[in-house]
Amino acid sequence: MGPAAAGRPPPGGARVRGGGASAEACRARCRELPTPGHASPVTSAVLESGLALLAPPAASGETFIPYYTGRIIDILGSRYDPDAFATVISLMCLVSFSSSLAAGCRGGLFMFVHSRLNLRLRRLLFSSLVHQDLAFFQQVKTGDLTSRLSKDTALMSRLVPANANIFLRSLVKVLGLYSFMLGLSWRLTLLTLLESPLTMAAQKVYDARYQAVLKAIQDSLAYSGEVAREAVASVETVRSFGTEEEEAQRYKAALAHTRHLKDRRDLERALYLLFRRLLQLATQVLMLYCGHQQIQAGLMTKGGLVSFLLYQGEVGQYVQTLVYIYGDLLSNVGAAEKVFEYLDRVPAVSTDGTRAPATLQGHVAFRDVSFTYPSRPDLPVLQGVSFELQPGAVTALVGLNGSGKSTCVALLERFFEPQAGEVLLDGEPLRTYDHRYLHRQVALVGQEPTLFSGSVWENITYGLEGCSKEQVMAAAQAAHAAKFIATLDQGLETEVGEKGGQLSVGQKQRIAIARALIRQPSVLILDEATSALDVESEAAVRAAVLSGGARTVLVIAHHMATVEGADHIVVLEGGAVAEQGTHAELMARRGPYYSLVQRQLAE
Ligand SMILES: Nc1ncnc2c1ncn2[C@@H]1O[C@H](COP(=O)(O)OP(=O)(O)OP(=O)(O)O)[C@@H](O)[C@H]1O
Repeated sequence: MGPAAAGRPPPGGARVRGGGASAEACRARCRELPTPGHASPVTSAVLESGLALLAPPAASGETFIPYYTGRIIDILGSRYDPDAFATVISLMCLVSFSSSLAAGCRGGLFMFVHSRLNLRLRRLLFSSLVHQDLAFFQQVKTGDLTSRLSKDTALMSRLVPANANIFLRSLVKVLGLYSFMLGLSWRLTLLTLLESPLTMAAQKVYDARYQAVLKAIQDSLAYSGEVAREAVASVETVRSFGTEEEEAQRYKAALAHTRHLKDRRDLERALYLLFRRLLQLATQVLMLYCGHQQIQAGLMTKGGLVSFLLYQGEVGQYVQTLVYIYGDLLSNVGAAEKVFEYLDRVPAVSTDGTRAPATLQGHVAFRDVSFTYPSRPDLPVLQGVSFELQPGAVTALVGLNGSGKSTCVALLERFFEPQAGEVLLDGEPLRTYDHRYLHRQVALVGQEPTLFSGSVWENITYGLEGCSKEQVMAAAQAAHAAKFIATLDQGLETEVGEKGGQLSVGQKQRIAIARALIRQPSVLILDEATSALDVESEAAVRAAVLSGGARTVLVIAHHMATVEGADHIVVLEGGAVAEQGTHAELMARRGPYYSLVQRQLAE
């Protein structure tokens, strides 16, 4: 029975990657909550229409306030009419109340839409990222990716609803304010229009500069994040080379660069705002002068001028806002572009195969495979490589450092696609197999096994559900890990720490081997997987794992004892197959393999 089929819950209750009671509580809460961002189209439509419907009443109500203010001044300035005064005050209160209510609801809805959009974007982006091919991760820095995932998605999700919200509100306001102003004095209204082109020109210049500096700040933040992450992740190397001070200086320099850019951004903003204020002031002075003349000529009341000035102050703000939204769109377009680029990126290695046969023999064939890494296209790593892995047999891949052994493994794991030739599994190209099926059938234990924070149990059953304790223990036994697991405080429940940092390298390797074995793969790849094991453990793992049975095994090892015992040996030299055969055949041939063995014996 396969692990997935076993329905027994694991002992010790639910397990958490990340460890600890708080992580457990967090996971429990996550299970209870609906998956973020799964708003139905109907819900989204209702939310968006709510935003659209609430914007006009909220904004248009506010446009009446200056009008009523002017009316009150006129009433107070002429013969006092208590009825007219009470009517105007009541109307003003009614309009204020309803517009505040609509504005409050609109603001609340906006926050709601914003947070949903943010979660949805992050979920989609992360999903797109984890499906990318390995070449992508080798070319793009981690800091860059995490910055896109946190800052840029936040920017984007703010951008869309915020702009829709502000744009609608500003548009309604501008139209409402201008119609009141035209009603009060068309001459003064024409005068106010002089201000807008100048403001727009200044805004255009400012926006272009702002966009450039914002992009530089984003890059600079991503870089400083990368510097910190790199130093923390490689703290052992930093410590052993005594380069703490250099790392601290590197981070300081990165922060200083960001601060310099932010200072520039703030200074330019201050200058721009100063220019705008001066322009507003000049227009207001002109307006007062012309208004005074209109009152003298009897074309306007005093209250009318006050209303007009209030309108003019407001309309300027809203025209600015409309222009600003355009600028904001432009300035955030860089962030959005990157997010969309990652969202739309189609992985170079496709995962849309469908083949998932009920039984698999585990016959692997490399047919004339040539390959270069995308990051170094000028350096051919494999050239016309052909060899086979027979079902149930152990094949050893040997060669000097850099001869291409791990690259063959990477191709068999479909981390990359060869530029020429094919890798076949049971006679069919690897790309035609279903992604999950393939990785269940072809299991890899790499040179530097990566564990996740969480318990030993979680690490062994990684990616599987419903494994029984017997299965986990059997895998641990075969990987010669059961003994040391039993000595841990909480056995299988023991937390291994971030990247398995609380375990020794040999222990990590054994857990990684157990993780591969529990899948009962048809093809097992061990790439220097036992390099850190002591003699006793290695012999035990070799006996359990390399005995093969029904399983095809590909092993890469510098230890000749492991290689000698293999059924077939393939020798790689400079990315090509130099020779292949059994240990005895190759030794008798006295070729490259013989030299390798002699060299090792001499060491
Ligand atoms: N991600 C990569 N990007 C670019 N070049 C790479 C990458 N990985 C490996 N190479 C290059 O490909 C060549 C073969 O490397 P590979 O790791 O396959 O050798 P190997 O035989 O497994 O070596 P070792 O015994 O040291 O593990 C080397 O020249 C190496 O520099």
